[in-house]
Amino acid sequence: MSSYAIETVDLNFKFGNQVVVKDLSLQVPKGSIYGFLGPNGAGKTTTIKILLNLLKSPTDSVFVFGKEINHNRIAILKKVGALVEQPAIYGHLTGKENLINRCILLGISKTKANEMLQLVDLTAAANKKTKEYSLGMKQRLGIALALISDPELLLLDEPTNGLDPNGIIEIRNLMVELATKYQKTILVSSHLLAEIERVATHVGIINKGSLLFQGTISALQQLNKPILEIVVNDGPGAAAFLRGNGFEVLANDESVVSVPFTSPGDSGKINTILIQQGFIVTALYQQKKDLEDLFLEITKNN
Ligand SMILES: Nc1ncnc2c1ncn2[C@@H]1O[C@H](COP(=O)(O)OP(=O)(O)OP(=O)(O)O)[C@@H](O)[C@H]1O
Repeated sequence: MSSYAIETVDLNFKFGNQVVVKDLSLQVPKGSIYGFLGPNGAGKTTTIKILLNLLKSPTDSVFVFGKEINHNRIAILKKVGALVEQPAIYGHLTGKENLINRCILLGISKTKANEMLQLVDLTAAANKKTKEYSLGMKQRLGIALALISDPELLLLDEPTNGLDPNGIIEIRNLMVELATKYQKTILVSSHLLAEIERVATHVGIINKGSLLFQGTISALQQLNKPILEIVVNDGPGAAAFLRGNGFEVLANDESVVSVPFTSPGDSGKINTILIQQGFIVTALYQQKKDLEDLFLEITKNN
């Protein structure tokens, strides 16, 4: 049995001549909240549509729960719930009626509707017409609709898009509850790392159809090493001196030298030897980019 809920092996996809997904090998572990990140137009929605077989993978390179999708569409889709683009909601019906409709369509007991309303915290608004729902309420109803058949895997395409901070927090909390209490695997796409970095266990970063990073959130944080910035009267001279003494220098300009930060002791040592050599050091400070900056850097360099 595969330990991945989703695995793609060198997946490629084109719209006409435009390559939209390029040699993409996603590995989404079972039980994870996998943040599928990338700027607008990176290929996230296209990939999600391929995972749902709404777009057909040109080769047999997409596996969901170990089964290849082109040949096992129905069996796979029974285990998958999705919210892609706008949720399909009837505005003239209430939230509850929308859910009951879906129950009837899927041949599921109507009691599921109340259960889902409770899960996404819409019980109080159950009998309100959905055209009066806020965007956040609509998104939560969309997730309830996706969850009604009790899928093992949930694919959410930018579910926090356009939501206010409260709405974002509600969706985040819901994702954590679904993963921890109900053992769902969730793939959630976003163009903002900050929106999901607190809840995602794993991250895949895509740009122009290619995967630039994949791993745990802590592996991503590991990439984000702190830097010591030294403000000095002669940046190029100090950089050359430090290199000559075996220190790694990451960058320098006329007045600032950047080296990897290792420990406060090492920072003191650098300060001492620079001063002993006659440099005037006016400041030393530790810099750490936040993860969003790292994400932007990873996607910018592609
Ligand atoms: N039906 C289509 N026909 C032709 N090109 C398309 C189609 N759908 C998407 N594209 C193109 O494919 C590329 C990837 O789009 P996609 O929607 O997958 O990106 P995305 O990462 O989901 O971005 P966004 O966050 O803006 O939705 C874009 O250049 C887009 O213009």
